[in-house]
Amino acid sequence: MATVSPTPLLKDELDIVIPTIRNLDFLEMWRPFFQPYHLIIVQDGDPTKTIKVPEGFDYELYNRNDINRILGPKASCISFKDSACRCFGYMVSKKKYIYTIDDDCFVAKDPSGKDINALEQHIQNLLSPSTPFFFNTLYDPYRSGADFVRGYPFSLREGVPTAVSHGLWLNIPDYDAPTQLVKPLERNTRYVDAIMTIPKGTLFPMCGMNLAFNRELVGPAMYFGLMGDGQPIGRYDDMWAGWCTKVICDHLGWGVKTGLPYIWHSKASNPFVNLKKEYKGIYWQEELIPFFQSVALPKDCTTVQKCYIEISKQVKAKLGKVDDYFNKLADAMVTWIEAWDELNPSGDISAKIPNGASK
Ligand SMILES: O=c1ccn([C@@H]2O[C@H](COP(=O)(O)OP(=O)(O)O[C@H]3O[C@@H](CO)[C@H](O)[C@H]3O)[C@@H](O)[C@H]2O)c(=O)[nH]1
Ligand SMILES: [Mn+2]
Repeated sequence: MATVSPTPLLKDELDIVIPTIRNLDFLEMWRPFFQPYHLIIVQDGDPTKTIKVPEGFDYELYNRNDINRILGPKASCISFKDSACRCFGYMVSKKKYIYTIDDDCFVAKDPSGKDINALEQHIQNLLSPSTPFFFNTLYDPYRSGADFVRGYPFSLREGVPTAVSHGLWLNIPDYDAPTQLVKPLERNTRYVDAIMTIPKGTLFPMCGMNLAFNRELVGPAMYFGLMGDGQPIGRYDDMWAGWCTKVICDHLGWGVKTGLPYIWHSKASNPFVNLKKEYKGIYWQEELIPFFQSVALPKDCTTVQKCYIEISKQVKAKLGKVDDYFNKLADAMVTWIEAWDELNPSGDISAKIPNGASK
């Protein structure tokens, strides 16, 4: 009897978004896991360069000319010459879920030596609930072989929808430039077999290298900001998106998980180039974190778009005095939402805010 391989989970409900400036040979290693899925490739840099995609993948590719053609003047909100451009892929996708991965991230092996299907694990993370309101000390209670521990309130065991699944990296860890400079040879060899919900009210440094999210829930919040060419900052694209998204998830009662799956991050980008990109962010973030910790979203912010516009207003009011960059970023946040709604006219995603979720 011929064995029929099971249809890959969310095969027609998930897009894989890859920002790139190079040929995509790395896909060969991911072929067994990625081939059934549709890819959205966002080509950064010189649009006249041809990006080679291995045979057999179903994809759409957008370069800067395409972004300008599709968004017109609103293309100003999409970064150029920075991996932040990847968020254009989230906007043009029509799928419920997104997985985004860098082109220097490869298939890692678990301690038993088995190839890790990172996409499958992210999908499991997204399809199982999160527990932001009360911390389960035995980690993810919904994994087989685990459960809620004694003292965990039964009224909270249903959990909440998971909006984000944040994966990690073996080999080259996602360190900032100063840490990279101090520890050039450090490699992450520690495989921690855990998935945790990041508690409500706690921010985290979201890395865009190995990230999945429910686009229908938080897509409009996943704007990767104004980075790269012509901007005073870089490598804070995913951080900005993560802070905005976490504040909105806390308000709307959705969960963010971090931990498994791991990918193998193969290339350390140049620490001196990174330092140049990051240095303003390294001192600005000492003001940004208290700002995000203090963001209060009114009860009538019942959709991601309304929350996001409210945050952009508070960015302008409170961070505009830190640097004029934040005035431009606040405006770009509004442009992003306008562009999102133009390309996705299905309207705002309203959330039924569970009691106890909003501040
Ligand atoms: O100008 C550019 C540079 C790169 N890309 C594509 O973006 C990703 C990441 O590039 P790379 O692996 O070289 O850089 P990292 O420092 O490892 O990136 C991580 O740090 C953060 C950057 O904000 C983010 O968390 C990770 O992306 C690759 O796919 C490059 O091809 C680009 O599009 N434009
Ligand atoms: Mn990299």
